[in-house]
Amino acid sequence: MERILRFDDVSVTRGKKKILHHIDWQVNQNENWAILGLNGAGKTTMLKMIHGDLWPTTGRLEVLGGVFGHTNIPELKTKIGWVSNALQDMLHQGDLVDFIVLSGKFASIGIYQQFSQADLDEARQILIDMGGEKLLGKSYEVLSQGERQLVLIARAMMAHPQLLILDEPCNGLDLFAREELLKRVGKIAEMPNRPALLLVSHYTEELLPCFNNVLLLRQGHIIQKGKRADVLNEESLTHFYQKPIQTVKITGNRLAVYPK
Ligand SMILES: Nc1ncnc2c1ncn2[C@@H]1O[C@H](COP(=O)(O)OP(=O)(O)OP(=O)(O)O)[C@@H](O)[C@H]1O
Repeated sequence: MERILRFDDVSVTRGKKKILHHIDWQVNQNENWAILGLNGAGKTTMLKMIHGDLWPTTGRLEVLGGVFGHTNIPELKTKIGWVSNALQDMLHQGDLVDFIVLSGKFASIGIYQQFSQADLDEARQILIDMGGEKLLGKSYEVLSQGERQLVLIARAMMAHPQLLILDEPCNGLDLFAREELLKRVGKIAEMPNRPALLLVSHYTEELLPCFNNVLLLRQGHIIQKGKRADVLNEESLTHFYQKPIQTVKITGNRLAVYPK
């Protein structure tokens, strides 16, 4: 079984604040993980580390076979697809959608490298395959939030990533745009050469069944991690949130959670 990433006793301290405490976690190729945690739990910090934007203060981190401190980070980044609101803000808003998708090949903001017509055709085909044909030729700044997220996922897929990180991808989407986007994520999970998926979300109902593993993070500590059924249930989640909750099974084998 090929390993996608592994945290061994990883801690992160910024100034006087310890943000992550002794994280032990492994993701294998056949797994898709969702990370749940309240605001400030340390989710973004974990993702930033995996993406090579931040290093552990102590401990060992291995991502796609490379151990931090001994691996080429820019090269690592080209194997990881990254979708987040922070990335949306960094993109050049006036760029054409076609070129934003293409830039995923180079893990760059904008295009500064030589590319071929075949590269551009591939970028366009990826967006078409994701249901975004009508977005081709449009300027990124005129797109809706749902359309922007679709473009970012297509951009991430352009690099044929081994790992696709989705950091709160449904933020700002209306009910129907959210379902549409989740459907696309579900399709990626079924692709033959699919990347391992890593989703951060505040809402359990966004955890499609393809997210077969779940990690619960509270104040920088892993409270529970493991198989979906063992984690996504009322008992575990009540313990995790430390508040009374009710869970509701919703269509598509998903679970919604509400405060009681
Ligand atoms: N550079 C930094 N210096 C000091 N504290 C930091 C720094 N970066 C993050 N933190 C703190 O670390 C904690 C975890 O932050 P992080 O952004 O990882 O949480 P999160 O789980 O992603 O939260 P959210 O759901 O709100 O996005 C927060 O309390 C945050 O204020």
